[in-house]
Amino acid sequence: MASITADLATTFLTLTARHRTPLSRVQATVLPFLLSPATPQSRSLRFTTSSFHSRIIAVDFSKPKGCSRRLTVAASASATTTPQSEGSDVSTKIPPDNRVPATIITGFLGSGKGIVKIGNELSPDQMSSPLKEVMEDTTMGSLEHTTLLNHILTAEHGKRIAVIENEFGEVDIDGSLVAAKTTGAEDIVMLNNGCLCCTVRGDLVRMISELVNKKKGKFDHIVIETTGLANPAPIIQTFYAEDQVFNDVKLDGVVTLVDAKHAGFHLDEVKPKGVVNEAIEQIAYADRIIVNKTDLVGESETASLIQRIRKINRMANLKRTEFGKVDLDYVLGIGGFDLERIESVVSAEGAKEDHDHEHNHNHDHEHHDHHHDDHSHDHEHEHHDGHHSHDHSHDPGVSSANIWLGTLLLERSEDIYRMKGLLSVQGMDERFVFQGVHDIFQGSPDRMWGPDEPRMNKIVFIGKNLDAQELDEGFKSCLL
Ligand SMILES: Nc1nc2c(ncn2[C@@H]2O[C@H](COP(=O)(O)OP(=O)(O)OP(=O)(O)O)[C@@H](O)[C@H]2O)c(=O)[nH]1
Repeated sequence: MASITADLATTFLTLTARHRTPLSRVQATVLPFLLSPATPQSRSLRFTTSSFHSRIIAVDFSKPKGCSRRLTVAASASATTTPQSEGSDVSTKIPPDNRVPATIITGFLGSGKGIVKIGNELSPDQMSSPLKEVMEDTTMGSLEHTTLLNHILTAEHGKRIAVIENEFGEVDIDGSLVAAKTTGAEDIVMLNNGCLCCTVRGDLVRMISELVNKKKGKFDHIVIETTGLANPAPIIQTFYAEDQVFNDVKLDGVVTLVDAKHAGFHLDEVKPKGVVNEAIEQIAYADRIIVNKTDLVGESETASLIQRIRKINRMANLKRTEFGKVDLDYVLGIGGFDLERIESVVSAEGAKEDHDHEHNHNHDHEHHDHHHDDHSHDHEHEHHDGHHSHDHSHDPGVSSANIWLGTLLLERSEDIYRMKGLLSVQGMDERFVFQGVHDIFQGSPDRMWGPDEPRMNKIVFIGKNLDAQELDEGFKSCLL
């Protein structure tokens, strides 16, 4: 961990380095990177909160309001690099990333992630009872009535997919074998002696390393299906905290299925002190949300569920489905953790529901309601279109932005579930993009600002107990 800390400590600072920085140094970081010593809490991969007021805050920093105070916080950095002066030139680029992409599919129990039920390969007497039960529960053998994972495995997308499926012990694995055989998936591996987010994280690391070492070149994508009760955070963090994984595999995105019929009940559930509500967590971490099983509910029920989901996560794209039928592009290759695609997320267009279907008019309405709601009621969500140009002299300097972000994550990483941002850093010709998951931070310059492109600063936060105004003020305090 100590060596990671050193790397961490340099990440934002190395923006100013002119040489090409190795991938592992540029892209993996666990905050805090500036202030030491780190509190145990800030390093914790898990968190336990009783009062859950999850919400999104989108803060657009494009219009500084006369704030030019320079932060003079002394950084007792554990950094190994020499701190750079504000406004120095930067030419570092994100190195090409050839790691295998991995997608986490999550969603509460029974949301339709992936019991494998493909064709009639097994006769009922060959099935174990749990599998039989599920088969009986649906339309036997029908490819039409399937699940997201089956859909991914059987659709024509030309990708060779390795699947890691996490089920609790007693669940039958025959179904997976059927899927592997039927679909030609390179590998389906079961992790069935615990939950990925807690007891079998080590297994996940080993499994991924084994896949990569033994089967390199034989698959193009890894899909990880979590148990229905998994908290995605520790699984996400595995991709950054474990060198073995990080060097070969990049997290592509988190896809969350939401059961249109039962989700409301799970979202309402009040958990005992210190226990998280997994249904909320799964939505909060998502890059893509699939509201599944819409055949079981009416339009108004779906609409109000979507409104609710939007209060938890406005950043993710959202689609409604029956039996997990979505375009594969929607779930694979989405770049949810890809720095080069951050802009599409932080732009106002980033979080939207697919409108290309029959209920178009209603969706539009919901979306706008959501905006108004946020503005008029709780003032927690500040969202602007973010395309205003502004005076460059108000861009953050690299050191002050570093200090602000470092301090913010040091103090608030437990509450910041995800964040994505685009910064116009003083003296930097490239846009600086970053994303974070709790105390994991990943940032880098990407393409150059266009000659006529308005430079802007914009950060989207998802978390709990976040105050948009406080964040806004914090950021402005580090503007030059
Ligand atoms: N009516 C209906 N049933 C669905 C839909 N999608 C999935 N199902 C059924 O819902 C049941 C649960 O689906 P699963 O794929 O097992 O759900 P899961 O998310 O993997 O559940 P866990 O393994 O418990 O986490 C199965 O019987 C599916 O066939 C849908 O859109 N509509």
